[in-house]
Amino acid sequence: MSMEDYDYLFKIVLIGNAGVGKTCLVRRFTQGLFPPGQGATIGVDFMIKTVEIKGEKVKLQIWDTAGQERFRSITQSYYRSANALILTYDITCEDSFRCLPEWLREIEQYANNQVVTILVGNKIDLAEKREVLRQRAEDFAEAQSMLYLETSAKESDNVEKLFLDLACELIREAKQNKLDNNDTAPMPGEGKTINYLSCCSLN
Ligand SMILES: Nc1nc2c(ncn2[C@@H]2O[C@H](COP(=O)(O)OP(=O)(O)OP(=O)(O)O)[C@@H](O)[C@H]2O)c(=O)[nH]1
Repeated sequence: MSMEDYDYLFKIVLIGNAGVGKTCLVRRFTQGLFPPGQGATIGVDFMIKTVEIKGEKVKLQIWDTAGQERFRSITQSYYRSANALILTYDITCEDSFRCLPEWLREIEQYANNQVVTILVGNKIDLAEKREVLRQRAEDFAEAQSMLYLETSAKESDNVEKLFLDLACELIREAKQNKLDNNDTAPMPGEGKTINYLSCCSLN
């Protein structure tokens, strides 16, 4: 991979119960489509999209994990190197919301402690079937120091915003991290490519 390909490289991992729409969110963002009859993810899927933010190229590696319990031991191994986690639930499915504390325990146990986590309530196009009030989810996210966003992969609501906001936040943190660790900053001429994770794990 050439150093000139991008200014930043971030790894984003989607987690959450089976059927909440993780794969559809990734497909919508990376391919601009809502796949009909999306089957359950087996293990882990991987996609890449490069976006430009304020003139800087940001390469996003997006890992879509299977929500089904039987894949948990495979998916756990992807948490460690994630820069960001998208913890997804389905606003029409109370159960998927009730499982969030369980997912937070997984994050606590397996993710890097600098990971940025965003809580996403998906399927807002199904407003009439809503089971989880927005305020309740917002309060939960705030109590856990998570960002919160509601999306519809189907209608393409907030999907772009989700990934771009996350990328902005990761850039902000990477820059802060560089400022805080002057001695690990790249030498002039080394370019400004930052593998955020390797920055963190050196500290
Ligand atoms: N109405 C509506 N349906 C959605 C939306 N996103 C996903 N779905 C549907 O929800 C079902 C599950 O979507 P997936 O993307 O496969 O869910 P997943 O979280 O990846 O599931 P696993 O791979 O089993 O973990 C599919 O039937 C989708 O068509 C949405 O925004 N609105």
